[in-house]
Amino acid sequence: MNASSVLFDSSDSWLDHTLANASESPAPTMQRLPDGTTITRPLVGVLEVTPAATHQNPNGEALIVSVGVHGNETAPIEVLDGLVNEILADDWPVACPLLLVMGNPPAMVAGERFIDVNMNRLFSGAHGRDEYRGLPEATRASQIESLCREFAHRHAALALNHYDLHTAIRPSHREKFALYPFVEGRQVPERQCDFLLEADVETLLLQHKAGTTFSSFTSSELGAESFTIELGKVRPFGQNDLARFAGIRDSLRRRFRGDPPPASAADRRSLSVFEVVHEILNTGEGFRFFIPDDVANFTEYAPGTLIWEDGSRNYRVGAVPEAIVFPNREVPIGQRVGLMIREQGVR
Ligand SMILES: O=C(O)CCC(=O)N[C@@H](CCC(=O)O)C(=O)O
Ligand SMILES: [Zn+2]
Repeated sequence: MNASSVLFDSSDSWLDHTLANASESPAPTMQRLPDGTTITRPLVGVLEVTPAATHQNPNGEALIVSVGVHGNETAPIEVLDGLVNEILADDWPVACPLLLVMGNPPAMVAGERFIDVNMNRLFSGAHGRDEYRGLPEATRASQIESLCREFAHRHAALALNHYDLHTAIRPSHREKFALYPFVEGRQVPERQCDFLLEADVETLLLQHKAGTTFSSFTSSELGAESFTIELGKVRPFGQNDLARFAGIRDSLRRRFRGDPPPASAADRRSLSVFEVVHEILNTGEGFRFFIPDDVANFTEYAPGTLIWEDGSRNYRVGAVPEAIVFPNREVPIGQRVGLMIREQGVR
């Protein structure tokens, strides 16, 4: 690695460089900022920021922030790129180690959710399954896992947190919501609830089993406090109203700087908590899904409503109303068609 090189041409941003080199493997490179912070680019679309040893890390944490695991979910990519511009311009010092990931650069260029296979089903080793062998998304998921493991190992003394930022395909009755991956026996820490509220995320959905998403990998295998965060609706690059994403931008900047939480972050607001009661899977031949294609996330269904059936099984809403999130019948056999959820209460 060449310590005197710069990460990208001065006219380029991290996003420009990632899009221009999406399917290339430019050599790893590193840049040192005037305050001693180093930024390395081990892979295209991945930056590791290491504050100078003399810097304080008052929150005692290391942060992974990922965007673009789905290539058409552009607003979080633009938000994180903006924060990286601020770091490179030396606008403020970084206090904690950061691993910043643009997940799927070729899909970002294509403006598609994915090219061959949904990358957010390939973590926790799923990238190694025979069916995915040789696919670029599987290779990329494996590389990202390795970088996360190394990052976690290097900063084992710090609290590891991961925020995987997305936008949703459909409208939502709750615009912003977070998913908390399932890990046996754990509870969401209060300070994470406060952070979500600080980021204008007022709804939390508790997963009921571990999966092969990026955030499930960092939770289950690296012991991170991780969340997938849905921040609004999918739009192409340049068509996002970034004012709607100010909450996540400002709260992440605050964490990167190592500032304390704002005193007012969580007061007067509460987090609505939902739990997953049923995961709808495409069971294959004969599978019929009765939720319309264009239904908004968090649309509620009355007890007894038939949600799906195949030749031998079906699912009806239980004794209290349930809502749907992520309805999508266009998924391969065995994959998630949607989640049925139920409100638990507020925190
Ligand atoms: O809007 C949709 O249908 C999908 C939005 C999206 O990409 N959601 C994530 C959620 C990941 C999780 O369950 O933690 C995904 O489906 O990968
Ligand atoms: Zn997504």
